[in-house]
Amino acid sequence: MSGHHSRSLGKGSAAPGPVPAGLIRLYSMRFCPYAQRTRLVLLAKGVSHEVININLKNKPDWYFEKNPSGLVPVLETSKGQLIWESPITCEYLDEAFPGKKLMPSDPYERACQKMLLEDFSKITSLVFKHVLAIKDGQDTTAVKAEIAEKFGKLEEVLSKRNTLFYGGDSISMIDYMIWPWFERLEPFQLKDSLNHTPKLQRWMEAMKEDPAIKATITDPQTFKNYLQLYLKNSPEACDYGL
Ligand SMILES: N[C@@H](CCC(=O)N[C@@H](CSCC(=O)c1ccc([N+](=O)[O-])cc1)C(=O)NCC(=O)O)C(=O)O
Repeated sequence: MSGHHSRSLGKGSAAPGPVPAGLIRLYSMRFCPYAQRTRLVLLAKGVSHEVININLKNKPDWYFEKNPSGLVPVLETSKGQLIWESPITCEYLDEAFPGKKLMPSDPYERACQKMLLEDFSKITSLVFKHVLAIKDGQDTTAVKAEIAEKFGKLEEVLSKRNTLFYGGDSISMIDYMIWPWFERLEPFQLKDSLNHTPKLQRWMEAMKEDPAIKATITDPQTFKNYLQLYLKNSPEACDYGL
């Protein structure tokens, strides 16, 4: 299980060969929150895998044969099957591999996780909007208020369920799906959006104890430095710190 921290492949690099039997391959980028979802599920389930990082600011031509949209994450199996879109990669791993099931077996509970995830996509776009507003020196008051309002809704979910995690008292798929954005609140200057959500804060502390979370955590300063390069479209962004 290597490669999470390897240098990325960029334009002109040779395409990797077929995936060895007994392994699954993830095309990733070290700082991507979507690819982190898939990395978390691979680690949580103990799936034997390799990681190939892609230079998203200088993509190899062959990468579009793996995913026509050119986005990470993508999974590739030893049969040459390709799977993209982070929630789909995670559900695939949960279904295709043995070990702890991260999705609940109850159909209503599964629906709840999917509804929460759908709603969470609004938060990811607001977070990105906030990042861009800071970069452009714009006033962030309105977008910050919108984010705090959404976090208030997430707080209510925990209050109503009265559980530590979003799917119950142990970690499940939805927790891993939303975590990457919480890890980035500090470097994205959004930490104070959690001031009025004590249950969400408690959830974050509990998440930090999980071995898969621990294995993928990045310090805030590294994220900040990466983000600066990424927003300048620097081809060095994806390999920052290596
Ligand atoms: N639905 C897809 C979305 C996947 C996606 O968009 N991936 C980005 C990589 S993530 C880019 C990134 O590092 C970043 C930086 C800052 C922020 N933010 O400020 O919020 C968010 C993400 C990408 O490949 N991009 C390649 C490309 O755009 O060509 C899924 O669920 O799989």
